[in-house]
Amino acid sequence: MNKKILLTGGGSAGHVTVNLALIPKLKEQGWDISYIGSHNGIERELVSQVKDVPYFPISTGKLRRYFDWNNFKDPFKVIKGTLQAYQIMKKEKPSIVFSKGGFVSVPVIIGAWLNGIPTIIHESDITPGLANKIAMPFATKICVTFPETLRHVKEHKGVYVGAVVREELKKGDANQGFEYCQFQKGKPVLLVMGGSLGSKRINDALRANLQTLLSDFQIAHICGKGNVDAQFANEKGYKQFEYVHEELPHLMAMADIVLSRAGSNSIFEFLTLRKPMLLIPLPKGASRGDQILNARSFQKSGYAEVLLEEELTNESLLKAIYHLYRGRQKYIDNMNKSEANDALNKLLALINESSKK
Ligand SMILES: CC(=O)N[C@H]1[C@@H](OP(=O)(O)OP(=O)(O)OC[C@H]2O[C@@H](n3ccc(=O)[nH]c3=O)[C@H](O)[C@@H]2O)O[C@H](CO)[C@@H](O)[C@@H]1O
Repeated sequence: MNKKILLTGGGSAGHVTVNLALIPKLKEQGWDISYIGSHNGIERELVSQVKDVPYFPISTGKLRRYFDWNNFKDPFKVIKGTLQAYQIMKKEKPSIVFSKGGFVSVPVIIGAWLNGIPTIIHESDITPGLANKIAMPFATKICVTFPETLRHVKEHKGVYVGAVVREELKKGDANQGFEYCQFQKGKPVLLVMGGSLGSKRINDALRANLQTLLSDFQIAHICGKGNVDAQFANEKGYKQFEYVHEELPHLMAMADIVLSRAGSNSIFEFLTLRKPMLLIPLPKGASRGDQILNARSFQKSGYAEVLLEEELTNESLLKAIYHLYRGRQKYIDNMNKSEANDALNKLLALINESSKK
């Protein structure tokens, strides 16, 4: 009989793509895989495209750091979700649960703990997210992307594995990117990615500079669900996408430089592909400030330039993009010196070691 693993994680793609990287490798090793996510989160859409991974939706509540009337209702949804997750796992009997975080993962980790099933959590950011913080006492092992995160984790649980990058992203073909976007070869390409959900601030500042930028660059712009602006639909050299699935490796391969939020998965993907980055991290009020730490760490290593949102104006954006492009080789040289990391195989080894025999 095959070994069984249950995956969880969701809310934004950053809490799903590591699972997507693991799935083909787990299949190769003969694991049966199932997934617990929310009813309407992006994880459902992304996992539905993967063959042979049954998806079990559960009730979830959002864990907010601010006042909202839903804060009174959501704990009940989390309790309901925990009972559902508990029942699913009692029936499915996985030998291990792997969680990529996000609020849907909390009931799953607690449900696994109640069933006596070992669990591994993966934290992408320098400081742990709220969901992972709540789940950590119930987890068997906690894997981290940045070595400095081990400080926030109980010593016997913490394991440094590094960033897990999907294999298919390394197989992009620039020619297919040019074709997909109908761009011409020979003119530099700027890829803009405002995180998996898009960023209105980045979209607006970019579009305000569009005419100037288009004289020097072609721009592939991932702007987030509902954020494509029809006004620019016929602009030559400018292509907008709400979200990109299997074409993303080709768009990344085609890009000379990147303008992006500083979500951990995205920036490690750009590092792997040696793409000079201008990072505009999600500011503190809108998050716990984790992206600022991610971005500063990449800036310190010489892989990226950082423009804080407080400093973002139409002029500062333009200046920073040209500065990045002119100095692009310097960032590539620094990225070439970065240590290769086999996070995916380390994670697989840990899953095999920690699972119930
Ligand atoms: C608003 C929010 O909560 N942001 C968090 C979220 O970001 P977010 O969900 O944006 O996460 P990341 O930038 O880490 O990862 C996004 C993932 O989506 C993929 N992708 C993106 C766009 C697209 O069109 N196609 C596609 O496949 C990227 O390749 C990447 O693998 O999780 C990150 C990892 O915990 C955190 O660092 C961020 O602070």
